[in-house]
Amino acid sequence: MQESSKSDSMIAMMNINKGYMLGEEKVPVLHDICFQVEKGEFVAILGPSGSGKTTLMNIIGCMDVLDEGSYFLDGQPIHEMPEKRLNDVRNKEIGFIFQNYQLISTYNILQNITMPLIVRGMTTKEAEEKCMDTIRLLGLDHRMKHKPSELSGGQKQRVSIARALVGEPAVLLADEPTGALDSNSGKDVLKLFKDLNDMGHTIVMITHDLNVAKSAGRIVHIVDGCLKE
Ligand SMILES: Nc1ncnc2c1ncn2[C@@H]1O[C@H](COP(=O)(O)OP(=O)(O)OP(=O)(O)O)[C@@H](O)[C@H]1O
Repeated sequence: MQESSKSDSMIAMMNINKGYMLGEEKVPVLHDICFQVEKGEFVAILGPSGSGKTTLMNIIGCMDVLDEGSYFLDGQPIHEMPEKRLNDVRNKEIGFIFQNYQLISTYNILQNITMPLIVRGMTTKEAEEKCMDTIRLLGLDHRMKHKPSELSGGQKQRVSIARALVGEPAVLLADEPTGALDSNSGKDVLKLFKDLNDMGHTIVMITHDLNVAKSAGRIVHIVDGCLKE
């Protein structure tokens, strides 16, 4: 990979290796992964159970560190960063969307969506103002005072997408985002990803389901820790 493509790409991973210690021995999980995502792309990482999807997602999302290789996120050398800088990058540059939504059950919808901005130091009023466009975009304006338990699965996932978007991350990173949804709600969420991608958002989605992966602009396959286009 050339130096220029490293900095122009949103994600540029070269020869990533990662393993886990099992007793005294390291068991390799990711093998020489090279993965590139351009700004504004929507890419699905498709693979069966145990293929290394979560391990790769944790590295992309700066939740875990690689053993060998290089990783540039929006031109920043993640592989060289100390833990504290990694926390900053994770909080600012990655918008996480999980299969089980990970909403705070005691907070209402508005509090869940504003939470990342308040953690960054905004006042409640500033955060609420900043979130309003996203809340309207996702059709959640009539639900702001509801608790997560009062919403359907599809609505909960929209809240988690809104929460991911308000921090204006470089990448939306979705882990099996339709895994807990019925097929119609799943289709709605995938259509929403498509719309967000059309607006310019860069999206990486992890899934084991080919039909889900087909919504992305590009599919890469992960098999036994190796990546194939
Ligand atoms: N913390 C860990 N310690 C040891 N081995 C691990 C750890 N996390 C994952 N593994 C192993 O690494 C391999 C890949 O796991 P990973 O969770 O990345 O796969 P996956 O594709 O996300 O699977 P699934 O779809 O079932 O979640 C598996 O063999 C798993 O047992």
